[in-house]
Amino acid sequence: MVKYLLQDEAVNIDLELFNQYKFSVDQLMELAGLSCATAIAKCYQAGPESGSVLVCCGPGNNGGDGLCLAMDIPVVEVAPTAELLDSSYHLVVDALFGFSFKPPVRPLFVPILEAMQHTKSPICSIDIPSGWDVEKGFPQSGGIQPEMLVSLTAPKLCAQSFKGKHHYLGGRFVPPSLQEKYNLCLPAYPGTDCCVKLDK
Ligand SMILES: NC(=O)C1=CN([C@@H]2O[C@H](COP(=O)(O)OP(=O)(O)OC[C@H]3O[C@@H](n4cnc5c(N)ncnc54)[C@H](O)[C@@H]3O)[C@@H](O)[C@H]2O)[C@H](O)CC1
Ligand SMILES: [K+]
Repeated sequence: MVKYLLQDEAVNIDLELFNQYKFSVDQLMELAGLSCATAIAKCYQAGPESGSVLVCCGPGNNGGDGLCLAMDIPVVEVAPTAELLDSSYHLVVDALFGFSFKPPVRPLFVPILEAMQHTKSPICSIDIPSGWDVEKGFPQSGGIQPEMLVSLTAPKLCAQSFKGKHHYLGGRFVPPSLQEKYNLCLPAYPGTDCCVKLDK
């Protein structure tokens, strides 16, 4: 069975990828972003008729994964309300916070998280549903409920409380020796795919 990582393990694996295996941050981010875009395209129709996608990017590398998806894509300067998300976006990509998030959410990010909490548009979270504790999962005070989660490298403990429709694993860049060291038990990626659907 695939292993669910503690916050410290996720941080340490990340450090080893950089220090031991000499990946650069932009290499990993581009690969992570490609995995996320590919998984999203498998689950949600792309094309002008299907509506717009809003990618919400935070201040860390999780936000960087979101920015990888931007190719001449307009930037929205003001955080949208839940009503605007409902009316203008058929999918919201949550790239606000990843495995370094420590609750509680700082005030600057409360409005966008509240909008995401109340929108009827589906949300796809990258690596961690933003605002969730990386290990404990859904916050007692309420939080977003993504329809899709793309875990990167290996799922984190909070993914055990994910109740959405689609759970994918992406980031096919973990060397076998690192997988063994942390007993990751990752599923096989099909063929040359950069993401794999995880069982419920
Ligand atoms: N090895 C991998 O698996 C890779 C993962 N990637 C992605 O990177 C993130 C982890 O990135 P990191 O920069 O360490 O952390 P975050 O994105 O979570 O952002 C930290 C950022 O957020 C601020 N912050 C923390 N807590 C709060 C709070 N309560 N309120 C407001 N702001 C907060 C903090 O100050 C920092 O500025 C991982 O999840 C993957 O998505 C890489 O892309 C590739 C390799
Ligand atoms: K996220």
